Amino acid sequence: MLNKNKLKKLTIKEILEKYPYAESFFEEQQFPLKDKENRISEIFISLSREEREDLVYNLDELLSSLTSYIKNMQEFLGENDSTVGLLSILAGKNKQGEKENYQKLDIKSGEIISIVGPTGSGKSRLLADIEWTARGDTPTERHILINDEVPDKKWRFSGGKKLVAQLSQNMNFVMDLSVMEFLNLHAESRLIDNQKEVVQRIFKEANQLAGEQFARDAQITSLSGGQSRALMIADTAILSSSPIILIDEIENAGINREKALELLVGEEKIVLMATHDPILALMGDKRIIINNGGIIDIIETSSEEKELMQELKVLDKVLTNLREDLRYGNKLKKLSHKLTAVNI
Ligand SMILES: Nc1ncnc2c1ncn2[C@@H]1O[C@H](COP(=O)(O)OP(=O)(O)OP(=O)(O)O)[C@@H](O)[C@H]1O
Repeated sequence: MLNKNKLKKLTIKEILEKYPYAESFFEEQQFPLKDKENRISEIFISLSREEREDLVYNLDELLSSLTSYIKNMQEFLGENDSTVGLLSILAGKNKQGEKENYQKLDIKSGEIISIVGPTGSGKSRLLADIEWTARGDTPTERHILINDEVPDKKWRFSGGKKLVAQLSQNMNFVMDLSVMEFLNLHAESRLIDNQKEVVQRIFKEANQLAGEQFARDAQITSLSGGQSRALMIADTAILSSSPIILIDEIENAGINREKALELLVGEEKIVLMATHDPILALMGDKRIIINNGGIIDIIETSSEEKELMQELKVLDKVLTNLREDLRYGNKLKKLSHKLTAVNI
């Protein structure tokens, strides 16, 4: 969390690199940015009496005022969300009211966590606890911490800016827009500087994820299920301000699932994924096992399991090829041929 003590330690150059809009603050305050390699306090001390008289604030007030200014700008731009470096889940109770079998689970940004468990075991409940930043006030009595602190209640009530972005199985567009119009509209609402490049990048990444390519001027309502999902994943990874992405059953989406996860994690987001698919489950760094409403185990994916994942990918490719053969009316051959011919 940004505070004035952190700002105190930064040079002007570092502040402007991190928060470019701070330049207007300094201008408004008529604070002379003499040597950008210096810290605010160093410049303050070096000011002449006349220069000091022009300033409204003393050093401490100046730092506080700059901190609020940056926080407001971050809020406005939806930027501070990206500062979630650590998400922690503190143990609650299962459906019988028994304490869960762990104390605290820390998830760092860039990590993928899969959630597995039978139907009705409480996977959605866990995700809902995270989304609600639970404080012991949900049926599980779990607590959620962000950066090891009790999170601000703003996460619960801010409309457009959410802690968790959800990617669910059924994704239908209802707006009558072309792909580019949709992306530009979203980018504009996020007030980013390099809109053109960002929009191009999302379009390119989405096409790489989609099984079948789509054009810039394609109407979003006419995209296939897989293409819509590819577009939403690329858009969420690159444009969403939510630091945590929750994926519900990505398996049947007809997209390149591995690339999709890489893209999401590459943006330093925390990815939580409820899945029944062993390949996806093993793509996670850890998997949470849920039963009877409680977390019963947290398993780190071992190197042996990562090797197994490679074998599973071979099987997956075989099935994908069989599906392709079926679609194009080819006769299906015995599997032993396919297994030896496969190249992943
Ligand atoms: N620890 C708990 N204490 C009390 N109720 C719980 C607990 N965990 C889950 N529940 C409740 O159990 C029900 C089923 O949980 P949930 O919908 O999260 O299961 P799920 O694993 O997502 O199921 P599915 O795979 O079918 O989507 C919900 O009503 C949920 O609120």
